[in-house]
Amino acid sequence: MEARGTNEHVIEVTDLRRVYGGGFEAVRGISFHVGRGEVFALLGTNGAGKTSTVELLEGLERPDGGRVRILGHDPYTERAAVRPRTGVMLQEGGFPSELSVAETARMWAGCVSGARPVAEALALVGLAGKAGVRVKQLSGGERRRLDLALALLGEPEVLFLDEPTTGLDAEGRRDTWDLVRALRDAGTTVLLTTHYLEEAEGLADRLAILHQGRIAVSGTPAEVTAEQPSRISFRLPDGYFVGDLPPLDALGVCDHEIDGRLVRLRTRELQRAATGLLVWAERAGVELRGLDLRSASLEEAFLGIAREASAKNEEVSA
Ligand SMILES: Nc1ncnc2c1ncn2[C@@H]1O[C@H](COP(=O)(O)OP(=O)(O)OP(=O)(O)O)[C@@H](O)[C@H]1O
Repeated sequence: MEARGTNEHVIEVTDLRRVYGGGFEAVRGISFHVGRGEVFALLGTNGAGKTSTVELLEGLERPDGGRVRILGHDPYTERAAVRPRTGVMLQEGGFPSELSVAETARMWAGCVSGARPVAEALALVGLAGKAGVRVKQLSGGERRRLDLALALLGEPEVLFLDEPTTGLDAEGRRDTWDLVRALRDAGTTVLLTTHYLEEAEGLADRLAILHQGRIAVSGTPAEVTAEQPSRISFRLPDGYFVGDLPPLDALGVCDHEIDGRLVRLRTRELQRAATGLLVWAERAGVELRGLDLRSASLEEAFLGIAREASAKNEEVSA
């Protein structure tokens, strides 16, 4: 699939490193780029280095190695050139909670040149009806929406969203996705971090999965999932054993496990494996109860990276 965006790299990250006091290397040389009008998702296990990376992109800290360019500028040393063109939604907003939603937005708008009307920003995130409510009375999900409204006030060309839908209910999450898509369609470049694989799969044009400070895999969601096997599971019909099934390697099955009478198969040829099993069942006159076919997914890629990592850790500690 062709990635969205133009050849212009709005975000360029090259061999980026971040080392915390005590010498802990949280970001260990990562490189990627994001084109104008693209949505790029950073995924990762807990502590993988997502927030540490995003803070460097936002210019909040100076990298310990490598370089970042946002709209062609260094976001740390050329903050004045970059900041007015970017919108940032941090994990913790931390507003004065006694102010109302509209007062908070107005205060924020005062710090932004060419801010869009406050009412418009609140309407974009579905908070128009809460303008007079004090921030401390908002629910967690509503605060998240307010964070997003503030990030949108300056009509940014580049938007950094750190876990934008954490704490939102299913409807709020979908509303946020629609909004991000609309912003992207209007040309905004979006970099987001998320723990929700479904969010990255549905929203991102390209993504990277970080693990222990490095990019373990990156590409379009289709490219990343294409490398993963699909899964089939079913219950063995009564009176049958695994040996009675058609030879699994002839079905393109790469591995399998049996749990009581439940059979789980992994294959890179879902249609061939499913057809082989169904034809066998039809001929034998039996039913494959609980039959479940799952295409390769981002979840599989993510779990694969976590599995590999824990196997390596076990090797090291053995
Ligand atoms: N100020 C700090 N000093 C020392 N270590 C830190 C500091 N901030 C973060 N770390 C460590 O750096 C690593 C990466 O943290 P980071 O917050 O970037 O991960 P993350 O991918 O955003 O994690 P999560 O998904 O849990 O939010 C973690 O091991 C964390 O403990």
